[in-house]
Amino acid sequence: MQSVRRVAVIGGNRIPFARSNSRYAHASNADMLGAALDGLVARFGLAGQRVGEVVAGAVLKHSRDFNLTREVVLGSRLDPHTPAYDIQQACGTGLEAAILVANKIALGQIDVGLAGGVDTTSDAPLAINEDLRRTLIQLNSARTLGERLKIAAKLRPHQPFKPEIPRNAEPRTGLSMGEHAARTAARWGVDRQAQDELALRSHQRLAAAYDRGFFDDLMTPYLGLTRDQNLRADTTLEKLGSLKPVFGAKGPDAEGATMTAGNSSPLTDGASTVLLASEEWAREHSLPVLAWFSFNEVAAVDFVHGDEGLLMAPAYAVPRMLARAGLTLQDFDYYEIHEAFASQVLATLAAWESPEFCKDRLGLDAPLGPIDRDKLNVNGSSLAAGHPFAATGGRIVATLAKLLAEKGSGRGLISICAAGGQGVTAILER
Ligand SMILES: CC(=O)CC(=O)SCCNC(=O)CCNC(=O)[C@H](O)C(C)(C)COP(=O)(O)OP(=O)(O)OC[C@H]1O[C@@H](n2cnc3c(N)ncnc32)[C@H](O)[C@@H]1OP(=O)(O)O
Repeated sequence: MQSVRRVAVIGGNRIPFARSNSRYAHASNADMLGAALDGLVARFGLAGQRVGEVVAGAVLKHSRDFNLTREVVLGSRLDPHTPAYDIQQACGTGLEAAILVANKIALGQIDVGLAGGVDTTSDAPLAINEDLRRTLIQLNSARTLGERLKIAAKLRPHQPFKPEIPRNAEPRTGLSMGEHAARTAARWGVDRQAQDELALRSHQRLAAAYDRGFFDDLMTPYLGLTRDQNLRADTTLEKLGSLKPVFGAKGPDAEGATMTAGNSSPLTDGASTVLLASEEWAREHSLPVLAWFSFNEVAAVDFVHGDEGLLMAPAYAVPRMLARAGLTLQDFDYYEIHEAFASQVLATLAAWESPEFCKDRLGLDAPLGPIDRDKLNVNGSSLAAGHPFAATGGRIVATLAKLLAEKGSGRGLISICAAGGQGVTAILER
């Protein structure tokens, strides 16, 4: 029987997040993850050390990157004997990477590990149309000039050479994340004012956290940025209220469209990492523990054949996790609910307050009930910081762990919705 050990969050490091096609336009995933990792290695004196495992990933990855995380480790100051691999769980990637590392530490398979994530929509991989791609592959493997000419003859001038630009859309529905979220917002009657207020709070709180130096030991400046570029400390409800709806604004959803560039997370470039370890490893290395990684849970919803919203899976994962942990939704000092869209946060909270949803969908006798909104995303979240998909989990784990360390005790809930109808959730404690 393997032992289950406590898993410590020792710290985190990320680079400031940049708006897409802006400051990091020429940086690759490897560059950015490398910068975040290098900062973590330097901060915790890991240079030359063989770490148990490094797990990270990117939602958008070039085929040339193969095992991106291993490449980044080989380019870092970690001992090259450190194993490393990529995972991909859409926007849940960063948190799922931390869960994988935490589980291995808990089981005693490794003593210390790094988790992370990176994404860039500025350097997204392009595909070419299927016929052309296959013809070019055949051409590349042709052995004789005759074979090459025969295959090349298949290349017709009218064959479309236009690249296929990756869309932020669900393959099975063709709808973008925003369009899906707009349907969920309409289903839950989430109004524009509430979304804009949530967005405003996100900016105000992130700005306040920067001003009090909260991120000083969680961040390494990169390419001239010292703060998240999307942060608008001076935004107002009036400015937010003046923005035109961008999702659900056409077709049958046109009426009552509420989602704007201000209350949707922006397309973003960035990377984050966290350091997890066993209690013994932390003690041996004289490193203080910020918080303990305790429960985690994933869920998936059938948004294709069923009528559930694409990004509603956390609404199912969290109650399952609470049941295992013997906790109620109110037993938390902090709630970190990823702000993919303001409407998505509000729809999830509405579902937990709904007697019908909790009875019919979750099989509960009573609703989970409301949370204290003052405890929600207290240092801002993705609306203000931005959302480089796979990097969001690491940002949230490090932020929550430090919040708990500052408080000295308590419990925090992490909830991240992901494309593909999935949700990744976890609890940190101190
Ligand atoms: C993927 C998963 O697994 C799960 C998930 O997380 S789902 C979420 C995934 N992420 C997304 O889907 C990204 C969604 N976001 C987008 O596609 C784009 O950001 C968007 C279409 C919403 C907006 O794009 P855009 O039009 O290029 O934005 P941008 O130019 O920055 O802003 C438009 C205007 O709003 C203004 N604005 C934006 N935010 C503002 C704010 N907080 N305050 C005031 N003004 C603001 C800008 O200044 C700009 O004004 P001007 O036109 O006068 O310059």
